[in-house]
Amino acid sequence: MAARDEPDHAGPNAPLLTQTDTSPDPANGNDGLAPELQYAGGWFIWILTFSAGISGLLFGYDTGVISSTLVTIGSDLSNRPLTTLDESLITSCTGLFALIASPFTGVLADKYGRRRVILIADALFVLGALAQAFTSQVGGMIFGRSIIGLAVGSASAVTPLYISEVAPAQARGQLVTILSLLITGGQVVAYVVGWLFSEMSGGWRWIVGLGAAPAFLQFAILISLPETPRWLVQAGSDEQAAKVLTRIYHGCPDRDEGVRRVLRGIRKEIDEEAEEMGQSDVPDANMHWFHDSSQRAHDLFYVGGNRRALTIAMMLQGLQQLCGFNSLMYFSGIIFTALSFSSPTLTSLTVAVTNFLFTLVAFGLIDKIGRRRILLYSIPVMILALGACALVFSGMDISFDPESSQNQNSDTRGGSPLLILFCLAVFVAAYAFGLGNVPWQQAELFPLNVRSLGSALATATNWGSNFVVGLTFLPMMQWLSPTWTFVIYSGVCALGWIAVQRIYPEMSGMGLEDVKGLLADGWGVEESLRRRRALK
Ligand SMILES: O[C@H]1[C@H](O)[C@@H](O)[C@H](O)[C@@H](O)[C@H]1O
Repeated sequence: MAARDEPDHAGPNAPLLTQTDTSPDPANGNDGLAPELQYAGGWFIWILTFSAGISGLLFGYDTGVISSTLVTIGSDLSNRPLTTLDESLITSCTGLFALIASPFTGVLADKYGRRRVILIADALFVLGALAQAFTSQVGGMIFGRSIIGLAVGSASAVTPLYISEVAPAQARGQLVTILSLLITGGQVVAYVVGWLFSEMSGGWRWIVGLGAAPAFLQFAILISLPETPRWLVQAGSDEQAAKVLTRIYHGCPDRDEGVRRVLRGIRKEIDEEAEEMGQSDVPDANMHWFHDSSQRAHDLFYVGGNRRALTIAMMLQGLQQLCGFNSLMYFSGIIFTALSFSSPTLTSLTVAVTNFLFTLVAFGLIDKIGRRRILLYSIPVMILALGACALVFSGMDISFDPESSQNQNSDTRGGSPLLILFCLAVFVAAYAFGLGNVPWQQAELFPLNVRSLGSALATATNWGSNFVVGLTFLPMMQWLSPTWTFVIYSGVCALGWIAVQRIYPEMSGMGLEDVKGLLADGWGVEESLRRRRALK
C-alpha cells in the first residue's frame, strides 16, 4: 500500500548557512557527539563552490551545444550533409566516453585527490573543444565529442564530491544543487551562443570552440585553491587540512576550537574505517590502496544497506536519462525544424530556459517539499505531458528523415506545432523540478567508506542511459514514429514512478547516519515517512 506523503513543514527550512544540524556527518567532520560548528557563511566556501562548479557550466555547455551544432553544420564535414547515423554517433559518443570515464574517476579521486581530477578534466575539455572546432571530417568531430565525453564523465563524478566535502554540513544540500543550476545555466548559454552563431557561415566552429574558455578559467582559478580537508587528512596532511578549514569557517565564533573538533571527527572516521578494513595487517602503502579499493567494492555490493543505496542511486540516475529529456536537449533543433518553426535554435531556447528556471524553483523548495515527494508529484506531470505530445503527433503526418530536404514538412500548419511546444515545455518544467536534480543528491545515500565508488557507479549509470537515449532517439522517431517514441518515454516515467514510490525513502532533513540505519534492513520507506511525521 502506498505510504502517505504528507506536507512537511518541519524540514530544514532555515535560510542557507544558518541552520543548525547536529546529525552525524563524518565527511564534514561532525561526529555527532559534539554540537556542530556554527557556520557563519563566509565568502571562501562560495569561491570553492563556484570554482568547482565551473565544471557544471562546462558539462551543461558541452551537452547543450550539440542541438544547434547539428542544425548548422550543413555540408561542412566530409563534404556532405550529415546522415542519421552521423548525427546519432556525434551525439551519443559523448555519453559513451563519459560512461567509460566515470567509474575510474571514483578510484583516481581517492588516490590523487579531487582537485587534480578536475584539473585533468579541464585539459580534456580544452582538447575536445579545439579538436571539434578545427576538424573537417565527421570522424574528427566524433573524436572531439568523445574527448569531451571523457571530460564530462570525470567532471560530473568528482565535482559533487568536491563540493560536498568542502561544504559545511548545514549547507551541503543547497550547495550541491548549485551544481545543477550551473549545468542548466551552461545549457542556456550554449543555446544562446548557438542561436547567435547559427546564421554565420562556419559559425558552429565558434559554438563548439568557445567551450575551451571556461575550462581555461577554471584551471587558472583551481590551481591555486586547496584540496578538500577530508582528502588532505586521508593523505596525512592534517596541518594543511586545518588551514583550509580555518578559511572555510572564517568568522565563526569559537573558530579554532571548532576547526580542531572537525579535524578530530575526520581523523576518527578515517581511523575507524582503516580498522574496519583490517589495514593494519597490510604491509605497504600501495597494497593499502589496493586492499582498500577491493574492500570498498566488496562492501558496496555485499552489505545489504549499501547495495540498496546503490540500487536507489542507479535507478534514479537511469530514470533521469531514460525518461528521454536529453533527446530534447540534443535534438530540439531537429524537432523544431521538422515542425517548421522559423528559428529552430531560438525555439529550442525555450527548452533550456524552462529547464534552468524550474531548477531554480527546485533549489528553493527541495528541502521543504522533500526529495521523494518532489518526484512523486512531478513525474505524473511528465507522463501526462509526454502522452499529450504523442497524441498531437498522432494527428500529424510528419517525417524526421534528416536526409530529406532539411526536414521541412508540409503538415505543420495550424496549432499543432505550438501545442507540441507547450507540452514539451510542461514536460521540461516538471523534469527540472524533480528528476533533473534529485538524482545528483546521490552522495547522501552512501556511508563514507563507499561514497566515492557508489557515486561514481551511479554517475556511470547516468551516462550509460544517456548514451542509449542519444543513440536511439532519431532512429525511433524515424522508424517507430514520433507518437510511439513519446509513448515509450511516457511508459518509462510510469515505471519510474512506481519504483520511486516503492523503494525511495524520504531523506530530507535526515542525518547521514540515519540514512544508513534506514536502509540496513529494507527500503525504509514507511519508516522514513513515520519519522518525518514524528518530526512534525
Ligand atoms: O541534471 C542534469 C540536467 O537536468 C541537465 O539538463 C541534463 O541535460 C543532464 O543530463 C542532467 O544530468
